[in-house]
Amino acid sequence: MTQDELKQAVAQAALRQIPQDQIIGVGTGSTVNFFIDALATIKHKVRGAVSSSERSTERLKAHGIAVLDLNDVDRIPVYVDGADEIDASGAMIKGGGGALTREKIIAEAADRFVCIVDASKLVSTLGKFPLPVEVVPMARELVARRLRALGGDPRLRKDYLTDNGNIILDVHGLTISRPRELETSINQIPGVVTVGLFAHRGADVALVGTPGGVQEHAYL
Ligand SMILES: O=C[C@H](O)[C@H](O)[C@H](O)COP(=O)(O)O
Repeated sequence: MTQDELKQAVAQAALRQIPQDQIIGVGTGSTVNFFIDALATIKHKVRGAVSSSERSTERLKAHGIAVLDLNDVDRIPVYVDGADEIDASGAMIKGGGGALTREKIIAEAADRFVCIVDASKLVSTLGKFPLPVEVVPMARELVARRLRALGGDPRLRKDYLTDNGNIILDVHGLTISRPRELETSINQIPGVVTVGLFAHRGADVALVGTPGGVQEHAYL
């Protein structure tokens, strides 16, 4: 199976996690694109979606799925999103596609985080994938210095601004043995909008695409 076929399989499997007549949280990325296409086949069963990026919003609307403002929504029973890496506790690195801030907001608002990944995203220790950090532009060098002090090698994502008008520093060279602690430390740096470590609010369940079928991993 190709990687795209594995992504498609988990996207399809995620439909079983979608409750009837509710608002669904929708992430961003190539795996989520397959999920949005799958969601379109049951769109009459959902009330609409809260979206984590302009790209996902566009795709949802193209399928005729209503996109709501988070401020107008009381409850999101399920948030479906991909990840760049996920460890055995359900902690993740996210933001390879730059949507980390809105993703973290919706993940926090949702009752349940369903992570959809192919098996290449499973890791024992997070950090091989460069950790994205969204930063207010004027704080770039200050934040970069603090990230170096934490042992990382931050590199500016070239020619890129987030949907919120900020820059991203991709931090290479980290071995993240304590994801919660590192998430807290990076959050403390003035100028950091969001760190792409999702450890305090990790996944509740991961659907993992493998050549042998979709595996379900539940986390405490
Ligand atoms: O900003 C992007 C998101 O965090 C994605 O969930 C992550 O990058 C994984 O994307 P993909 O499904 O394309 O591998």
